[in-house]
Amino acid sequence: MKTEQGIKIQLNQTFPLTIKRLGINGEGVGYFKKQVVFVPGALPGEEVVVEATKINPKFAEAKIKKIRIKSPHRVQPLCPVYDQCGGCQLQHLHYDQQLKEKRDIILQSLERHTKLAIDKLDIRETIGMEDPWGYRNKSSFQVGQKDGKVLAGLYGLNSHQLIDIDQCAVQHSQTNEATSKVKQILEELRIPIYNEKSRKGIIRTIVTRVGVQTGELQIVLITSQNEIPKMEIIIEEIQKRLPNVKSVVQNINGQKTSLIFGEETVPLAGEEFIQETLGDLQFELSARTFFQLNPVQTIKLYNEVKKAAALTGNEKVVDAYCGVGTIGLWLANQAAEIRGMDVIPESIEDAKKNAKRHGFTNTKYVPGKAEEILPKWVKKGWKPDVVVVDPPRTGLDGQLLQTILQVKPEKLIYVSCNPSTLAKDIQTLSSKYEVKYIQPVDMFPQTAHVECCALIKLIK
Ligand SMILES: C[S@@+](CC[C@H](N)C(=O)[O-])C[C@H]1O[C@@H](n2cnc3c(N)ncnc32)[C@H](O)[C@@H]1O
Repeated sequence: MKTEQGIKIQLNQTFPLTIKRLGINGEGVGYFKKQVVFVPGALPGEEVVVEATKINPKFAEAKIKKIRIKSPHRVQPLCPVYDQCGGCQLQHLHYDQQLKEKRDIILQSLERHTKLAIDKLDIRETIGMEDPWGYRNKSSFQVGQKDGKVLAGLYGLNSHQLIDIDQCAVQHSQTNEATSKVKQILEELRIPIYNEKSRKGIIRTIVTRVGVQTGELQIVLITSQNEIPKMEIIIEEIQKRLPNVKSVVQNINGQKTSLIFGEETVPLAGEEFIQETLGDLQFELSARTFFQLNPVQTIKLYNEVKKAAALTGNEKVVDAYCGVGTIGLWLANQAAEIRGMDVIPESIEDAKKNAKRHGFTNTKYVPGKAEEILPKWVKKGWKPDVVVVDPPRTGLDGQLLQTILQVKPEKLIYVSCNPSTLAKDIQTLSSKYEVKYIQPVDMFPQTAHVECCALIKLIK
């Protein structure tokens, strides 16, 4: 195949490669006669022999055939299904080096998507975890069936084969235990499992969430239809085998979709939510609401937001993409006013409750899109001094960026889970804003995900 540079790489061709860096998805990146080659599982500094598995117009993908020179940072992955499951991408890299590579991924993104002088930017060392395992407070495992056995796990890397995961190394032990026991119950009671192809069967996904500080557990059964056969027995067995369960909920998703949750949620037993504590704050979490997956690191991340905001008590602050209001409430006793918005109405209800239970009277939460709500507030004469944004991976909407450029708040604190969109948004803002520093915080050890808190200030 002829590429832009006129380089030919054939499918299945075998060739040697030096790995130069890690790509944004954790793959090794090398250059074969100037053509970019992505190699999952390869590490910077390694000399490998690879076989081309996919040819794209601008790059090739390849798999490792042989490692000729190993990285000194290569380690044995802990998880027995690491090679098959797509959940983690960096278990084979020593944790200290993972932290360095994550910082490097931010640098690469800024280099690619901005015109900034990268060497002059203050990109700080990644804040890591003391124990980078068992940190995830929530699991969403697809359910399947093979030879009468119920499976629950994730779809394999580049395949649609369900990998049965019993003890996920990055999941909190209570979520592992809960998934495994619910799976057992479904198997024993022969509850029909949903089949994606035939679109028959009922149980699609088991979602578990634990309040790491409170020990409270929520189980969500995602089903293709309203009726669940033997529902009372299922609930009884869940409560018997998992005494920490505070909430059992059903969510109905009859659509042919990759989205996990459907619109309708039905309480089955106990409360509709569980409680979780972060620092001095308590939160009620309902099934569909977003809550950071790594509570230990969330405290460090939110403290970074607090440090960057450096509030004096007089500022009007926007908590855009607020979820259940966590970041705003972290700042509320140092601000004149906090206003937050989120597209999930349940999150806004939870945010209001969370503000009320802590006695905050300087908060306001509105359901809807950040890009639509902020312009409305501004139109009514309300101008923020500090805007905190914590968008999904897609980054900030163009309309929100334009509003920020027009309204010119002094400070923008950008919490990002995607360095590419962060870099693109920084470039869009660069006519009026400058990056003071970027602080990476490792929210997802063993994976290639990179989270950071950027302090971006209005240029005077
Ligand atoms: C990364 S989460 C951050 C939540 C929260 N700041 C936290 O730390 O828990 C992103 C949130 O943005 C919300 N969201 C997605 N698109 C949105 C939009 N256009 N406007 C407002 N909220 C949005 C999602 O529902 C989700 O709660």
